[in-house]
Amino acid sequence: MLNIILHGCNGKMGKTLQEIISKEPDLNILAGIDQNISDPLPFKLYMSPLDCEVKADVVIDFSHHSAIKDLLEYCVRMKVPVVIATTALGDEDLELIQQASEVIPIFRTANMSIGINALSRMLKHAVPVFEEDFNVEIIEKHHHKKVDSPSGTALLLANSINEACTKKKDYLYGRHSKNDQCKITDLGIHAVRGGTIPGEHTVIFAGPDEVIELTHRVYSKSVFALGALKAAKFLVTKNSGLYSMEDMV
Ligand SMILES: NC(=O)c1ccc[n+]([C@@H]2O[C@H](COP(=O)([O-])OP(=O)(O)OC[C@H]3O[C@@H](n4cnc5c(N)ncnc54)[C@H](O)[C@@H]3O)[C@@H](O)[C@H]2O)c1
Ligand SMILES: O=C(O)C1=N[C@H](C(=O)O)CCC1
Repeated sequence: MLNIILHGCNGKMGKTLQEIISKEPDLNILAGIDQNISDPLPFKLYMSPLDCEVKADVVIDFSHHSAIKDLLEYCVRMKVPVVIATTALGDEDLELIQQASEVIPIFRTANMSIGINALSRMLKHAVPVFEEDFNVEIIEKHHHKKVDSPSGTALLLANSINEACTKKKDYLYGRHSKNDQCKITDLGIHAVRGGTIPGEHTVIFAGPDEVIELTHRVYSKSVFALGALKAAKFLVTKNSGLYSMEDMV
């Protein structure tokens, strides 16, 4: 039996995880953490990781970047591995994650799907072919309730491209008020919000008279929830360290 604490249990991803876990006999939600108190839940709810007195086998986090410091403090104090799916983490948050991973196992990715991991690998191979003559742009589309932009995944894909480039790219977040031609070193990142789109990312390589578009589309949030559960099972077998999809897939 894998005992899980859900951080952000009352959010959209937290609820998706609750539904999936309730149907899995070998998974149990020991407690939830959320600053948003909701209807009664079939497990104990804490408003902050700092209040949480129980220890699980693993914590799964889909919450908000502002919560990451307290979450890491709890996980390090309790020596609990943590799967971090929350996006919009700043440099300071990433440094805290790095430090905590010296004590506990941490899995972090901005996208829990297999497809984005595969796309990220494809991009690294594609860059040498396109780098000289093709402009690169990323368009991401998400539901109207998403609070951060651009998506963590768009940045993940941009970083995969940039790592493979000999001449590093400058990220442009939209082109509003930019009255200039597009440079070959520009990498435009554009966010679209609307409806219930669970997640879509398109990478465009646009060259002289030809265009390639690579699109990854998610049709349900359960893709991310199942990926996070897979990561949790993977993580509980590991020693301290920082792990990502590349370690698991
Ligand atoms: N890595 C992935 O594959 C992946 C997939 C989907 C979503 N996400 C990310 O996960 C996060 C959550 O997504 P969501 O759609 O569930 O959002 P949401 O807004 O529906 O849910 C977030 C939940 O976290 C809670 N929360 C916020 N601040 C908190 C705090 N300080 N302490 C405790 N709880 C707090 C909120 O009350 C809310 O219930 C976002 O950053 C999103 O980008 C990542
Ligand atoms: O729904 C969200 O919010 C998502 N966030 C992640 C991101 O920012 O990349 C992954 C896709 C869904």
